Amino acid sequence: MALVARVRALLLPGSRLRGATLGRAANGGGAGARRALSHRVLVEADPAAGVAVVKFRNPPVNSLSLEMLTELGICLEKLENDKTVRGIVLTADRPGIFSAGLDLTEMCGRNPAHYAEFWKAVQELWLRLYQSNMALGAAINGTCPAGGCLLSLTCDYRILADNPKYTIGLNETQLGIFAPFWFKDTMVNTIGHRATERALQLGLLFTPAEALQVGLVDQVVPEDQVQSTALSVMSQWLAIPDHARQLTKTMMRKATVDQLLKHREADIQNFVSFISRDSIQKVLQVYLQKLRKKNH
Ligand SMILES: CCCCCC/C=C/CC(=O)SCCNC(=O)CCNC(=O)[C@H](O)C(C)(C)COP(=O)(O)OP(=O)(O)OC[C@H]1O[C@@H](n2cnc3c(N)ncnc32)[C@H](O)[C@@H]1OP(=O)(O)O
Repeated sequence: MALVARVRALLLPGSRLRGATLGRAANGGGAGARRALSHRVLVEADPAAGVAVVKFRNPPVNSLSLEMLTELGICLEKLENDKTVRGIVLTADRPGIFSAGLDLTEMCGRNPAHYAEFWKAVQELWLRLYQSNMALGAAINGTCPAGGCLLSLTCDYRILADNPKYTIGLNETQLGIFAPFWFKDTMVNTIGHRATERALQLGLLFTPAEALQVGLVDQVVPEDQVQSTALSVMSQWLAIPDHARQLTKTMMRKATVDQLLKHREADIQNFVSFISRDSIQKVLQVYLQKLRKKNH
């Protein structure tokens, strides 16, 4: 289902998005104005600085479910059309978990049409973020595996909280699945081929010190300074004339984007046939059960 159709579905009676404030809040904005764009994504815009802070709030772990992907996509589209916004900082509404990555329940026990719809939504969000004309920063205030790491890698820079409990990486192989080529390319573009090969094969989750060393993040700062640092770094990016920064960003990312655009349909089919395998379903179920068992 395309983004527009998914939005319509979300707005149907009974949907949790129905009735959410999708525009500017009644207070009309202003510096530091808080705008609730949906249930799962909060936006705090500072028009004077030209920056919006986009906060994930999809408890318990900010997983990227189909609804979360859709709401995030709507939110980003709105911000892209807002002339007062030139930069976005992505972060979690509450410290602890930036995002647990793709929602595993979307990839378990569903039918092929659902897998295709889900994967298309993952592709759409990546394309929107990776091609964004805005300057994007990640204020990583929590643990950041797999799809969570991918989100941060679409940004122009990453600031990670200095907490050894917070790890970051593409750990898919540890689950018995693997990162598709465009996840891999996004990481190669950040830390290089050799470091990516090692990280992906071993499914490494890096501590803050390791992530800094390998170049997965640009700065590690005390936990209470993640957002303020991300905002102050943003002002450096916004000091560059937009057109010059945007042309350079497009030049750097075009080849990677074109690969997915060229193989988009095949990539969906590949995902559907891989994830539908009995053996893959089994490993994902076991992984999910292990996560759930901790709590029961
Ligand atoms: C052709 C290519 C095919 C493959 C491509 C597929 C690519 C996939 C990329 C991905 O993103 S896969 C997801 C990978 N994510 C993870 O491995 C993280 C898993 N989660 C955790 O490690 C932990 O939950 C945490 C994030 C460290 C948080 O730990 P905490 O102790 O705070 O919370 P939990 O008790 O573990 O979890 C609470 C609750 O949430 C459920 N949950 C956790 N992660 C997910 C998830 N990714 N999707 C869905 N649900 C998740 C967990 O089961 C718990 O549920 P309940 O017990 O409350 O029912």
